Amino acid sequence: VPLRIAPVLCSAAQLVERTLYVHLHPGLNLGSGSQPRPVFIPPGVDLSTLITRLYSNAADICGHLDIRVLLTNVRNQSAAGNGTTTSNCPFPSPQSLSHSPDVVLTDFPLQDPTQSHQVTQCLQKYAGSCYVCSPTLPSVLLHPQIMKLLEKEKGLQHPKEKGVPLETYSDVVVGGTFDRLHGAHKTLLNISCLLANRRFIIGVCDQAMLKKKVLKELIEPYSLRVQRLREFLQDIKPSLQVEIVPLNDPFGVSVVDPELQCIVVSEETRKGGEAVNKKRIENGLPVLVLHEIQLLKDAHHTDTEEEKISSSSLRSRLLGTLLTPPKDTSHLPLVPYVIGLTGGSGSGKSSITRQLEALGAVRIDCDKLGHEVYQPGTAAYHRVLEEFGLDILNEDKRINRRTLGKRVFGDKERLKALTDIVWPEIALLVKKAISQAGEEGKHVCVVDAAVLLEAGWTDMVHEVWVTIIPEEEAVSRITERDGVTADDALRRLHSQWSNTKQVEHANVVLSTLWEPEVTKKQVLKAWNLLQKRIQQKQETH
Ligand SMILES: CC(=O)SCCNC(=O)CCNC(=O)[C@H](O)C(C)(C)COP(=O)(O)OP(=O)(O)OC[C@H]1O[C@@H](n2cnc3c(N)ncnc32)[C@H](O)[C@@H]1OP(=O)(O)O
Repeated sequence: VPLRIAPVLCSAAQLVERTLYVHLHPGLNLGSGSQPRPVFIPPGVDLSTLITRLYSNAADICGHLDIRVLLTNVRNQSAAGNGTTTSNCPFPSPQSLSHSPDVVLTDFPLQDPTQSHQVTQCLQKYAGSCYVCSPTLPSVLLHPQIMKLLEKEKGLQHPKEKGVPLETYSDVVVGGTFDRLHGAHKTLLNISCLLANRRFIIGVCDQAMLKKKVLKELIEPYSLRVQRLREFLQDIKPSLQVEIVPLNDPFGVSVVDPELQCIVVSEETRKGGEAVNKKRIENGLPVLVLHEIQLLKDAHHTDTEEEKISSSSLRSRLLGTLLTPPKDTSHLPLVPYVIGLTGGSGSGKSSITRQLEALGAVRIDCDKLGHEVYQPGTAAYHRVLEEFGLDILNEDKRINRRTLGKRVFGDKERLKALTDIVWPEIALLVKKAISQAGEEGKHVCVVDAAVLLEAGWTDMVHEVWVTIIPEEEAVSRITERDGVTADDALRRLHSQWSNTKQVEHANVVLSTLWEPEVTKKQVLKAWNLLQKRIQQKQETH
């Protein structure tokens, strides 16, 4: 079977767009003339290896597919008698899957081509007896090249693990973030389901546990992660009692639940599992069996990413891509296409804008335009003086922005009083700059505006791009760059929307947290994808 996984996945991936359910039935014979029935298969060590290889191969070959290995027909013989189920048929009635199948595929090899009709008929019926699907479900025989592999397999020695039973447990626990459910998560979940006969508890990291995570703003909301887990587990082993609980410290229920027998860990989290057992002993509870699974390698990882398949690598790959489609901007002219670039103080907007400028965009610097509106003699100048008093003036009668900054940052009301005066003036200057760029035949403008979202300027732009860095990093950059204290920097940052809130409104997210080269790559990626979008938009227009 291991040899067959890659070609089967390859040929299946040519037909499947979204979800590929994998139902295992060793020795299924579709060509004997009699209708085969689903049978129970025992949870052996070889099955657990197979599942790991399947997800690992899938990550390399067809990473875009949502693979789910179904385990309804996998049952421990001893569990059969313990009252969980007494039927000898794994499917007393067809199981309903969260994505109803459109086609059933098999790697059953034809002995001769005339068998084809009978085999596909048999397969259709077989699928219908296991899962709820259309009575006219198309059935397809995969890849004839598998025959060659079968020949090769005949010459292979049986692996040592063949037939070795897997120790199973009534109650199993795992913990994790489970952000953007990927192959490594699914391996962990599938193997945990193989090991668990009755109850499966999953601790899912909640806010307190996410603080230190890379690009935590891009982590899916807790409710979505839980919903994805539930759907996956309901598909792969509906008989299990699944309990999903928030994890707000590294231990959660694992150190207090007396019924638990086993915790599933990876090489990386083994130490965490040992710490759980230490706590359990302290709490007078029996220790858990640590079942360690292999970490899947990420064949596509870059130099700056981890070798294992990881959610943080997946998150960093999202940077520069379109996360949410732009909203309707039919009130704006198509050219120039306007990007509103925003992000907290110190998050690197200027360096990103400079790179976009080098790629051909026109830069509209709102901080600079903002300073223009304070010029003596302007309407805004007089209104600001009326509002804040003459003691914000320098000797030369110019407004001292530093002094004004100290008055407004950290005081919501005063800041609002200021921005109510200056934002409309700055907005006029921005609009003027955009139309001037259009007249000059420029295609893309970048409006670099620190508080674009707070000002509600999204109607002025086609897309919102947000740049984020962790708060500690922002504070260190601001104090170094602007010579202000850490408290002043924090006050300024807290006058702006949080990264998370900004990301919620972003079409594209960028981060300048790493080396300049990494940012450069991100910006180039974002720019190239943007060009494609603009082209598509112009074509459909
Ligand atoms: C909608 C927009 O984004 S327009 C551009 C931002 N400008 C405004 O909102 C106008 C109100 N602000 C101001 O006039 C000035 O910032 C002042 C007078 C308060 C301070 O002036 P200066 O000391 O010269 O500081 P400067 O204008 O360079 O801004 C310093 C930081 O404050 C932040 N900042 C500016 N305005 C605001 C604001 N309204 N709310 C929160 N933070 C702000 C900026 O992010 C900037 O940091 P960054 O360059 O790392 O992004």
